[in-house]
Amino acid sequence: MDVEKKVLEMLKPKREEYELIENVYKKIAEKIEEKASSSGIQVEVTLQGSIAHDTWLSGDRDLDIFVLFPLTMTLEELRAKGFNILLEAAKEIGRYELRFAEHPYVRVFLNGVEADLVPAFKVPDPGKIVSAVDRTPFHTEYINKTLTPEDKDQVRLLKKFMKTIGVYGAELKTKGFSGYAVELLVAKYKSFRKILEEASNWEIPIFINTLENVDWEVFKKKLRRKYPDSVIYMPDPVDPLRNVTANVSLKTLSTFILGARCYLNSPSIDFFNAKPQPISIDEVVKHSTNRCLVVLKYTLSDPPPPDVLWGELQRVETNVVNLLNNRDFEIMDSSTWTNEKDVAYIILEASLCSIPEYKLYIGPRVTVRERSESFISKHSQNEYGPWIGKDGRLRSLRKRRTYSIVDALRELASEYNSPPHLKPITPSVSRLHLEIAEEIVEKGGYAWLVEFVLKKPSWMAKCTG
Ligand SMILES: Nc1ccn([C@@H]2O[C@H](COP(=O)(O)OP(=O)(O)OP(=O)(O)O)[C@@H](O)[C@H]2O)c(=O)n1
Ligand SMILES: [Mg+2]
Repeated sequence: MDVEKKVLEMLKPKREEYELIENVYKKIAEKIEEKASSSGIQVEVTLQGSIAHDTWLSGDRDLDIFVLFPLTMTLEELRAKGFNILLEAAKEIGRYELRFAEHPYVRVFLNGVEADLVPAFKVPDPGKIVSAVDRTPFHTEYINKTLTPEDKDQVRLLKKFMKTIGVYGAELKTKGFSGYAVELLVAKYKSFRKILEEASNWEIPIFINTLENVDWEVFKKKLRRKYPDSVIYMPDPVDPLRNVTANVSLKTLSTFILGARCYLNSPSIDFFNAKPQPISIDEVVKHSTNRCLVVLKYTLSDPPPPDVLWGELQRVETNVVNLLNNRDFEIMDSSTWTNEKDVAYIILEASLCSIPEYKLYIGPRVTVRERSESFISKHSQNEYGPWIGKDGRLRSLRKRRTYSIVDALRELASEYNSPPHLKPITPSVSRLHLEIAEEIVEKGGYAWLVEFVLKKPSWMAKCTG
């Protein structure tokens, strides 16, 4: 408990931070209102997300500003005219970027604060939403009526814990828990401790009832039908058929479950404080001697939005692993990382970087007449055989076209099925070596590389003692 008290002191935003945020918000809101009224459109500027819920962490400087437009506009008008108002405001506020997820928005920077300006519709109830962002004001209303100030501190603890073990964030990069998912867990179980106790006993898939007055067994079936691949189900109280944790992956959920058990066994500040593992890049590379670590590097010229990019990379990673498996390389682990700007990497670990030059084919017994004849003719051009083994089966040895994994990857490059944004560029392929490791570090991928090579997240040390 002491640990949590201490941590909470660090996590609660200071008064100056509240003031800074408040000031920035006011300036931005005024500018947007000015631009809207001069184009004759009635808008409501609202603060949403963790700032509005008061569940943000000290040091975070992200404002979610949702600008609500009347339903008399069409979605096209919202995304053109509405968006344009925000853009015009942003231009007069400071540095800005155009962003989009499934919906366009503007990110603007002012006094060290980052604010997302999101155009949305003002809808009377969550059943009438036009796009997903219209749901957000209802989340804010729900959280503020449900969580007490003490609950909100528990949210901060859980968010920070999840960030440290790498399971916070619903984006494809993490496939973890969104801020709203954390808030709903606290709404249900009240304390950080209780949530970890629950999680340490979760089975997969796990269903968490966040609803009142439903026949839960029936409802579970509905959720499962709508989200057949989810590993954790938590209906959104403002829109019950939506699974808030739909994007949580099996790896992320497993990490959370084990992390919860480890923390309960030996609570420590290390679970709230992501420390880079103390290892030099030279040593990391030394760990790769006598192992087969291979890096594929993509140079990006015009990267798409992060979620699109990560999705594409993860798909390529899966394809690459499958293609290598089909070629008899045993892939023990693989991972993807990108700085979302100019470079992306896929790293693989195979049990062997070179497989035998000759592949053994085992055929039928000679008594199975037709199949043995076809085996003989199919393998007649092989370097060795056919011969008959002690088991009475036909055998043959054929020379492989490639037996080094690097050659195989170069040869297969055209078959990775690289999606649009990676397509024009074939990756460069090499075994992990100092220069490429240094480059990955320089691009910001140190933690990713170290974890992949050492194969043990830093918090795991607390589990094994
Ligand atoms: N996968 C997501 C992402 C966002 N939202 C909505 O968008 C708001 C803001 O999203 P975001 O900034 O990602 O989360 P926060 O709750 O603000 O948490 P954080 O402290 O990490 O910013 C959330 O409250 C939620 O209503 C959502 O419903 N589902
Ligand atoms: Mg936010």
